[in-house]
Amino acid sequence: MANYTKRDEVAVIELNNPPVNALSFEVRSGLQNALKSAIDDQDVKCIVIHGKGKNFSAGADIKEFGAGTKQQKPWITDACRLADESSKPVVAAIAGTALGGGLEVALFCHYRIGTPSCRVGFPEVQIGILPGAGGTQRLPRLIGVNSSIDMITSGRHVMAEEAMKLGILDKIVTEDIIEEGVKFAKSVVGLDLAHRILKNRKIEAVSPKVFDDEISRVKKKYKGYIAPLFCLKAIQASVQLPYDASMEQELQLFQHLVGSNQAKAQQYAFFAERTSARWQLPTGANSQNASPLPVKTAGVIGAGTMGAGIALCLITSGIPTVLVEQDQKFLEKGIKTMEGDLRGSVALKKMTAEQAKKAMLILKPSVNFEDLHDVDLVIEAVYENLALKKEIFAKLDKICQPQTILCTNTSSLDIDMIAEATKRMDKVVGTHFFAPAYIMKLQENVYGKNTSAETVATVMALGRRIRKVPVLVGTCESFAANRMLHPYVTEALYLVEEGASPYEVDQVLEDFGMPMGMFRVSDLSGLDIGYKVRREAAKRQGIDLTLGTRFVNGERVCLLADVLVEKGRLGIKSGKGWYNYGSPGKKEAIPDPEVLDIIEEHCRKFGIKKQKISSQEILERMQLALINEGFRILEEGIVSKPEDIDVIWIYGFGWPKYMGGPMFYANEMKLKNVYRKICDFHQKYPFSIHWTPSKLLARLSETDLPISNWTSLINSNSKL
Ligand SMILES: CC/C=C\CC(=O)SCCNC(=O)CCNC(=O)[C@H](O)C(C)(C)COP(=O)(O)OP(=O)(O)OC[C@H]1O[C@@H](n2cnc3c(N)ncnc32)[C@H](O)[C@@H]1OP(=O)(O)O
Repeated sequence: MANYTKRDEVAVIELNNPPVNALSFEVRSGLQNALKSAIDDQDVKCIVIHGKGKNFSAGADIKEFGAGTKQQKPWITDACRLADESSKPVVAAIAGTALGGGLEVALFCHYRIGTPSCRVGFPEVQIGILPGAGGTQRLPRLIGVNSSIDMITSGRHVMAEEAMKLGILDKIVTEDIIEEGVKFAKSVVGLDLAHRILKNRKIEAVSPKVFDDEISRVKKKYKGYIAPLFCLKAIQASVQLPYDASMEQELQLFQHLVGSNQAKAQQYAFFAERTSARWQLPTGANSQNASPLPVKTAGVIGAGTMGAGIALCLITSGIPTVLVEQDQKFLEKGIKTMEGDLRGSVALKKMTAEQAKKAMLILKPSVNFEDLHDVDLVIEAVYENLALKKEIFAKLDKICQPQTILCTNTSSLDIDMIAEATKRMDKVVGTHFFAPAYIMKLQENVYGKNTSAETVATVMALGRRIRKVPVLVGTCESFAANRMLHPYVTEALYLVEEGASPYEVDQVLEDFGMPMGMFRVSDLSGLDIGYKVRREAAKRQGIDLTLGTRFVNGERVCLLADVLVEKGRLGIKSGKGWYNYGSPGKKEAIPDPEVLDIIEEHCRKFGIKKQKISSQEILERMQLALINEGFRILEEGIVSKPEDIDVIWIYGFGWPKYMGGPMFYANEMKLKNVYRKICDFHQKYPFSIHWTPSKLLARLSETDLPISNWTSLINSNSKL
């Protein structure tokens, strides 16, 4: 849909497809017809295109790419060719975002103006495709090859000011975009348009070495992703071929990508993130019927790595924050960490030095709990100790206003037990951040049995505001994210006992696309942490855990990591763990023959026969163990939809988006195959409880329905 109106001699075309004016078939046809009418109308002297509502356009309608649906003609290029050919100036008047096909429409216009808050970009790589409506051909003609490579392969959004500097915008105007568009269009009537038509512009000569270097850079930076490489090929075509031939080349590359498995997975991930934001509680309350409370100010307790990182997320999102530590020395250390992280962001051009300075100005460091008296929300981030957390919550309950929401950054403790220390159990909620909190995007929000819908709505809204991806989960041992890690880690250890080396396991996972193998991650976190957790849990159960323990409650255990800890190999912090790092704190992980000897010795001691384990078996056992746990989490209602699990793995543990997430991966494998393999492993490894097949998986595997149908099936059949 595109509305066509006239203001004096100016034709005003409004892209109208709320909420983001995606360029669906109807919008493309509407735009084509409106342009025809404007060009044919003798009274019209110039044309303005703008978007209804907050955005110019978020680009092509991504839903049209799905399920093999072919985009119906007219394509964006068909609709916009008329602008290229028009003797009347066409102006794109951009408010909000002009992304992907939206920016391509604007690049067919002779002029582009934008509001100070507008953003432009080609985010197609993030959904596994490339700008397929001339973007890779026209942008280099406008801003040069190097800047185009940066924008198109990163998919980043460019703010108005930068867009102006690059030459994408001709003018930054006030927020009254239609008025400004009309005024600007009138001002350019009669000017020569020849040099404004991008397809006619000469493209700078670029040496092939630029592209060779870029291919190496992109392969390293976006390891495993094919779309950025295709973007480079398309941009290279713009340099090497005449316009029409390179447009044809762009189309072919686009069509190859749009049908690829990676595009399917990345587009699934795009919608999964949005589906996951639509939360619901077992009471029926949900994101549609609950409203968040305003969070104008916040507090964080604990200036350690997590607390400092969380405080940084808040202040860089403009939320004045009180950071409380009990000890001045720890507080100062936390602030230094924050300042260092901000310097890093400035160096990486993620923010300006001015923005970093502004953020620190709204931080109030304090050693006095009373300073939390007036904040709207507090996030406690002290170390994992139930008694300590309860003490803090009891104190907060007395100090804070009755409406203040109290959040705990626990990764494992019972939310209800923490809430019991207060008289506001409805306002207590878990907000589990992932280390490093300033970088990792997942925010696992955990509701307790008394947490109100309003409280959930508030922390879900806060998550989006501080640029996290919030997911809502119920309370259970380790919550959803870390609970799924358990079988994954356990299976890795079993594989090592049975014959795979830690380095082979890590290689298989990294080849799959995980940013780091399981053993490198363990070294990074510190092997002593798991050691302590295991001993405390055993103590609670009255179990005497020693390096000789092989079974606990009938379940096989492998304490190889504990053997390393007792030899002083704690991971990166001690310079040695599963890998050798040379010295403490160094990051380069070098396989260590000493570790292989330790493993040999361990296996000899327990009479474990080692065998060759294939890469395929390593991958299947690790992925299927966590997938089975994912189905159990769904079955128990800890999460309400499979998308929640995929979002958790993508943003919490770096599961490659081009593989969609573990539930999507299972869907692609076909559930009947997943179920059969899990049953086989269960038979082969009866002492590993994580191989007991999920009942939900068993039931879903009989239906052969795709992932998009699982949620309604689960909801419609309470027996599942
Ligand atoms: C020949 C091919 C030519 C070109 C290729 C393309 O153009 S591909 C599309 C490239 N564009 C994008 O990837 C942009 C995707 N959208 C966004 O990044 C954000 O939605 C945006 C525009 C920054 C707005 O963000 P905001 O947080 O305000 O809203 P939200 O993301 O929740 O989106 C609101 C609803 O709109 C749906 N949606 C957004 N973009 C598209 C799209 N391009 N196609 C279809 N649907 C889109 C989104 O899913 C939300 O829907 P909902 O049902 O409410 O969850």
